[in-house]
Amino acid sequence: MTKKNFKDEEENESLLEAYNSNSNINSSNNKQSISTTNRSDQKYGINNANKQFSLNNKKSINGEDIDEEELVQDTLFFKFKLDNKQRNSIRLFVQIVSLVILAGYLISINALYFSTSARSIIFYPPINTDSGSVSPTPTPNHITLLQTSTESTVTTSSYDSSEIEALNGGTFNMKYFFYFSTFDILLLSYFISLFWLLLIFSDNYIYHVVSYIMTIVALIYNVIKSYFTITQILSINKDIITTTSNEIYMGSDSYIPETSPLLNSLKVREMIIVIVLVGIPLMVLFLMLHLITLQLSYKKHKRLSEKEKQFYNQAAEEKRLNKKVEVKHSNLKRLIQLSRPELPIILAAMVALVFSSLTSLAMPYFFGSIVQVVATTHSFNNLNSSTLGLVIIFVVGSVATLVRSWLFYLAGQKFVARIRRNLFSSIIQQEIGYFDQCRTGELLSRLSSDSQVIQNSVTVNISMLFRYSIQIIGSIILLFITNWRLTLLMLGIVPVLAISTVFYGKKIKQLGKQFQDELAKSSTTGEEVISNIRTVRSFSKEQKFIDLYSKDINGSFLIGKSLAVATGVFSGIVFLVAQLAIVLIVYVGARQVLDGTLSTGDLTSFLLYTLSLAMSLAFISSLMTDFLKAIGSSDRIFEIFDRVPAINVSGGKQIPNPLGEIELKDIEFSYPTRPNNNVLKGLNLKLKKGTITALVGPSGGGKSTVIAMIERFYDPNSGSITFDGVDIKELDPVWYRGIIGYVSQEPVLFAGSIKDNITFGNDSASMDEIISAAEKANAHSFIEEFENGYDTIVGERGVRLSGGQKQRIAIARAMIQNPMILLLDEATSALDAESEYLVKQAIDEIMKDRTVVVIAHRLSTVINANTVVVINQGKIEEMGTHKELLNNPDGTYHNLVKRQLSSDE
Ligand SMILES: Nc1ncnc2c1ncn2[C@@H]1O[C@H](COP(=O)(O)OP(=O)(O)OP(=O)(O)O)[C@@H](O)[C@H]1O
Repeated sequence: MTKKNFKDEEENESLLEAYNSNSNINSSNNKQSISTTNRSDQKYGINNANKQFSLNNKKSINGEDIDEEELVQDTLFFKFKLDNKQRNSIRLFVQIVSLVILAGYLISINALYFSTSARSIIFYPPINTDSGSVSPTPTPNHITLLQTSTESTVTTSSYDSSEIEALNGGTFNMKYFFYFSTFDILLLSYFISLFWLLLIFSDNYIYHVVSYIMTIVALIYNVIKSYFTITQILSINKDIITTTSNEIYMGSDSYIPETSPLLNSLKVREMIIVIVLVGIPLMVLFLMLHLITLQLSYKKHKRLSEKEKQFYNQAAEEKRLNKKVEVKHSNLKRLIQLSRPELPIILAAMVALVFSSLTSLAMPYFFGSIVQVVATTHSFNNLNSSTLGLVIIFVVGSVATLVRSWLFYLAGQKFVARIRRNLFSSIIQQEIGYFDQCRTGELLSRLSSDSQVIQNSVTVNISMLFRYSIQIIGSIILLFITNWRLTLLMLGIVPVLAISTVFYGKKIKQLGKQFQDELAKSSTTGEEVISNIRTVRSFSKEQKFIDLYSKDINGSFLIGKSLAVATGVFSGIVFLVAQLAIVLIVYVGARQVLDGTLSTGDLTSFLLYTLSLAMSLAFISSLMTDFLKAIGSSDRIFEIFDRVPAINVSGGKQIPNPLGEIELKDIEFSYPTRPNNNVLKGLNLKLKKGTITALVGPSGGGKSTVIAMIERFYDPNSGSITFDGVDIKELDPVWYRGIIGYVSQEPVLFAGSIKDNITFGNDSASMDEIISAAEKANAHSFIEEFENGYDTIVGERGVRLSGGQKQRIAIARAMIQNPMILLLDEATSALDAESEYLVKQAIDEIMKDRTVVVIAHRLSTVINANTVVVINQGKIEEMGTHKELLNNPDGTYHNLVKRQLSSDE
């Protein structure tokens, strides 16, 4: 798993390298080519999700399969050079040895601590209850945590043994604690293990530095503590005089009570020394070992930041070219930033959450007191007041829970609605080339399921995280207060939990992302089939697509299966550990009750707190998988958020009184999806104001591509397109497209009414204008015949209308826009004679007094054109009037016309 993690990051690194070498190569070409073909790659160095694209670049740059990663070498100690494989082997070695050290440290500390009576030296020594004495005699050094006071200790002879135990457990003496208690060393070992886990399993430089510093701090603490502990214990050893039958302590340290095991047992003193010393060599060893990984991670960090710097320089260049550049933050931070508008609601919900959590924490206490009443005092008054307390707690808790759930849910709904809006707006603003690469279903899946996953994580899961965190911290504190020994025993299991969480968390994250990807694939198939159901039906391909969809679903099912196993194992381990902890507690606690050192009520409270702690830990661990899933989803969503459209949808110059002349100069162009296939090869074309230019030529020659270039659906690889002498890249696309009308070969209508579809070209058009446009497009009379007239719903993509009707509505839609320039792709689909005639008339009407470019399929259109342009294989082969071109019997045009005439016959 760790290896995989390294591999991912290594890949990222190599992608960044690939990107940079790509830009270096391209920079020797012209700048434009960099900005158009490589813009989308730029973020790939820091964005994991788009590796594929960048990898392709890497190959195409080098022209051969060179793995650049291998070429990056680090020097490590004495200029010993390392390549990637060597680095990985060293890391693996360090990881394994570190794990052994970590395990050794935890096992030895726990074993030493719990197997000796040194563990009883914590806050203050236990009292020898057998002798009936309640020493120690209070000294000025005593700090009382519970209600212990001089008076109370004097009267404790009437306490039962469990109460005396509780009192002693709560007494704290600073000097005694610092010199002799090894409890802090035990806690330090747990604390430092968490940082070591970070060091072992992560390759992140910051984590390395933080963990390294924390280990040094821990080491310094341990060394100082050892020094004091050893000198103090040696002085005790010196002051103990062994007589023939006894040991007598002659020291004057008033803070060590006579009953302390320190004075009674040499073995205890030795064990304390061993416990405080054991961690020091291990920490030193760990630090030395991790000098290597620290150095490696630093070098990697440096390499990456240098490349990032190059990336930002490139980004600055982009900015100068008027491109928006966004810097990607870490996903979690961004998610939190995105939920900022909901902060007031979330904060209010948090307040309710604190209340509801506190009431949950109070419940075991009240249950415990009820059990204690039943077991000891048998007082109805006490029972009533405890029960009343419980009822009040329940009521307050329920109200707080209600408010908490409502507010978190509300915040979640608001958040997801905004994410969807933003995501949709990011998608829709991408350039047309982006949609050539993406499948609709995949984008839709990001809009629906990915944003849903994020909603849960940012609201419901965060709420749960806080709730369970409060419960865990509160339970641990209350457990310590109730019985610290049992609590320590239980907490020994925590590191095991932490390790299992780290291991499985990563696996689940990977699987979660793969699962979403596969699911998106099947939605894509589903969407495609359903939207093209007519074609599927006419070819009777239902079964084929059912099989295809089943295959896709099977892909996600297989990953879902692994996910189920991983989640199951993960939850199972957490559950097992938690349950074992409970069994252990019940056993040890029950023994203490039988010994008379713990009251029944306290055991009940303790068990309930343990149960609450175990449940909270289990829930929190399952939350982690949800968070990891959300990070997978947010990867995909931010990928879109961060994508800078190659062509902006708005912003730029407007020309006050445009003439309407367009010129294409030396246009070279290839589609982004097929960069090696040059579709336009040095094309030059001038469209004069008020003229009709007919584009003709063999299929696939590049006619529609010319129209797409004029619309600025794509930018050329080289050359320029000017409008009234201004490069169209400098023009405001909204303004520019506003003066262009476009009627495509197969016009697509939207699912609203006829009126909605016509006004699509001009939102503010009046009813008179709509009717006038429809009349000119020869559409008015058939619209009038519909029962609902202009309010007739046309169905999805205009499915309820005939081909000729759709075309005429599309012409009306363009007409109402009153465009200065008209781009027209004549329909090739055969219409009946009547429709054909009506559509033709509409087209003739719309072409009047405009600059028109028409992809002509009918001879009549060509004959009327001022210029006929023959485009073949991306080049202009012939240009002139119909007559001129016809006079060249060897020309492509002559042959085209001949062929059309013969087919008409
Ligand atoms: N979105 C696209 N992505 C990749 N290649 C494309 C795309 N659209 C067109 N092409 C390719 O570009 C070339 C020119 O296509 P274009 O549609 O411009 O030809 P055309 O002359 O309009 O053909 P037709 O008369 O058949 O419509 C063809 O080889 C085609 O395969």
